Amino acid sequence: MALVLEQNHPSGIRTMFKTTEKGKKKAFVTFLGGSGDYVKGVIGLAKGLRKVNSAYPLVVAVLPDVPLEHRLLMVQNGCVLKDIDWVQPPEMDKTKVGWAHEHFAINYSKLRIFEFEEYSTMVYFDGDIQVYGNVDELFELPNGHLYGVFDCFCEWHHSAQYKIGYCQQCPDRVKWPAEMGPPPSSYFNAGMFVFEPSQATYDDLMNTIKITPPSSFAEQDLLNLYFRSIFKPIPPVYNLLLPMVWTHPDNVELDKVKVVHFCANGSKPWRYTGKDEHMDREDVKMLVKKWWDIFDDDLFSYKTTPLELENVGGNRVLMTESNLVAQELSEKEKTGLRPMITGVLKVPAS
Ligand SMILES: O=c1ccn([C@@H]2O[C@H](COP(=O)(O)OP(=O)(O)O[C@H]3O[C@H](CO)[C@H](O)[C@H](O)[C@H]3O)[C@@H](O)[C@H]2O)c(=O)[nH]1
Ligand SMILES: O[C@H]1[C@H](O)[C@@H](O)[C@H](O)[C@@H](O)[C@H]1O
Ligand SMILES: [Mn+2]
Repeated sequence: MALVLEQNHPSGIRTMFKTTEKGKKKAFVTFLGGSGDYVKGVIGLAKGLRKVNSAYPLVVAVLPDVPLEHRLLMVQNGCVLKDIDWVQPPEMDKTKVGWAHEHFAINYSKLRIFEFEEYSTMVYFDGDIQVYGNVDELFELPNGHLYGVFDCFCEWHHSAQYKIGYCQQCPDRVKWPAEMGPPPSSYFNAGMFVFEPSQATYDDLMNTIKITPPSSFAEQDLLNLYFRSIFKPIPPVYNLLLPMVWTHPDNVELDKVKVVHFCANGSKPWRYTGKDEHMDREDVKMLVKKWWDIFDDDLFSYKTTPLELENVGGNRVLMTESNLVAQELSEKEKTGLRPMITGVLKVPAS
């Protein structure tokens, strides 16, 4: 197993080891890009998984523009970082379509997680997701499928579904008119899904991007199209889309929910002001407060020193004392020099 230190990468910490071996490990995985505040979501999620005693680590697929400070914070909270490069979004004619949200263009890079072949099964969570119950059972689902939760169309303002009031969450409310062709096929929300990483699948996804016209929901549309034949729905408790509490209250069992997805406008807990539409609801306030309780609780922070970054081929790769590394890095940052990890040790696993 090669230990590779790419010291010249602009982000400072770069891929520290590479492996081409197919593995048997299992892990949660999330995705982070930019220097903004989504890192708070990732740290909240890491703490949440620890709070519910999950047996599996949280891998974070990080884009090159994630700053060093954020990388250290994630490592200090027990995350396993894996560097990824951008996936170029397809050319979109914005005069005709346009992304549902501008930032959806970067979400094509999320597809890199399919390359993490050292894991046999992964559970993907957006950074704006929190777990309120243990979901380790998702790793035991039979192989050969991609699992996810049905999306809700009630706030897809751009769509044909929205215009006629059709939603797969309550297909009997408005029947799909025959003159509009076959009804839309089942569609999962790509903020959460269970999958089997595979380089071949990733390569094929990249080829599919080239021949598929881009659409509003970016890689979420692509994933739905690509996996339509092996997609299997799982119960909504594994990805409660926040708008569901007002669009389909009858389909929501708040006391049973294990995973909450803060995807509604104004609902990201770390940006929440309560002023946006629906945000003054008591159920929303309760879920946001629960997120903060987890985020603020030191008990769920990772305490191990030195920091364990990854288990690689029977060796543990460790950094020296987290404080030392942090101080040393910030000194180097001040001088404008790109920091290197000077304290990477390779020691036999105990
Ligand atoms: O600046 C950003 C923006 C996004 N993200 C990451 O990308 C994820 C997806 O972004 P949002 O959570 O804001 O997106 P939504 O939940 O509104 O969107 C849904 O549709 C998207 C279509 O691109 C994706 O499929 C996404 O996973 C799915 O939940 C974030 O959670 C976060 O993990 C960042 O790291 N930095
Ligand atoms: O806010 C989210 C989101 O942006 C998703 O991409 C969409 O599929 C959901 O229905 C919506 O609630
Ligand atoms: Mn999200």
